[in-house]
Amino acid sequence: MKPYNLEQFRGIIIALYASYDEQGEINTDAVRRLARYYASTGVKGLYVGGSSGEGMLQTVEERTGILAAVMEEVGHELTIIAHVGAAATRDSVALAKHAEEVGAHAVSAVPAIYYRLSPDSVEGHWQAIIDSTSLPFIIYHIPQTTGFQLSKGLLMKMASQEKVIGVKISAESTFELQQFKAAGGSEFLVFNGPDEQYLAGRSIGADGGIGGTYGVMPELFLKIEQCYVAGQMREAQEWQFKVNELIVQLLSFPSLYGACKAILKLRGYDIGEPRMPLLPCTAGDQGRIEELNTRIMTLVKLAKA
Ligand SMILES: CC(=O)N[C@@H]([C@@H](O)[C@H](O)[C@H](O)CO)[C@@H](O)CC(=O)C(=O)O
Repeated sequence: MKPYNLEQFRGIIIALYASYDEQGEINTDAVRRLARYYASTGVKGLYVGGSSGEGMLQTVEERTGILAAVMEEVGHELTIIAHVGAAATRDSVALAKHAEEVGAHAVSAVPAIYYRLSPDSVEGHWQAIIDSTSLPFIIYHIPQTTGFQLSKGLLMKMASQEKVIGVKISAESTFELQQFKAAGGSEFLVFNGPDEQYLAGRSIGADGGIGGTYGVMPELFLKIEQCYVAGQMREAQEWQFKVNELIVQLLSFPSLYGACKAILKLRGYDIGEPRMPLLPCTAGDQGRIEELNTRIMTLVKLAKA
């Protein structure tokens, strides 16, 4: 039996966007404001420094600064998972140790990036992170960006350790998700990654989801979850379809994160622009951003009615 409270990880976990100031430097005040807003929505937690958090575009020092700000602001209210993935194992270990120091609830990591790594190498990387703290560990499987295809064999080997409590699967195959859930066993958590498939992921075994687009519409994912738990599958499906139309729109901008940041800015959360090479929205996109924000807010009202 895993010696952790797994309940605290089940549900909607927002992959937190990075917050920058006008010069492109980390803006911890904006980090705090955004985290505070999310704490008021009823979500379960935050995933800090992942893809949406642009962790791979930041220094170790910047990443620790963001996590510390999140922990101080909402660490006692929300479950905080610190993504510590990096190109170098020693950086991931430093980030994991810091996450434990500031009281994060778990650490998570992609395979080390850039080099084409063997399964043994990825295992060694993850093991070094796991051994460096007493925190639970969540594997982050996102083969479309890392190029590493996690096998069921390696997953099972990792899952057999007490500290390895789950996998966040951003691959688009819900079959793979179900297979990982079956391989990991009942005590092993599986987090749905593709927001477009939140309901499909839940239906086939996911314990919850970690997603980037949740950040501009947490209420709508909470609605899908609420309908799913109540057994109202038709309604849950209708909400997922509405959300998917919004995601298609979000994906039509120069970058997804640029679009999400532009939307949050309209709502009074100025978290800057994504870091290069990720593209920001342009002045020419503003009209469509405003329209999309209005559509989201209309649906949020409906979901809450
Ligand atoms: C490839 C990718 O970035 N996937 C996202 C999704 O939230 C994704 O943005 C969404 O499904 C829209 O396609 C998440 O799985 C990743 C994530 O939440 C994170 O680490 O920030």
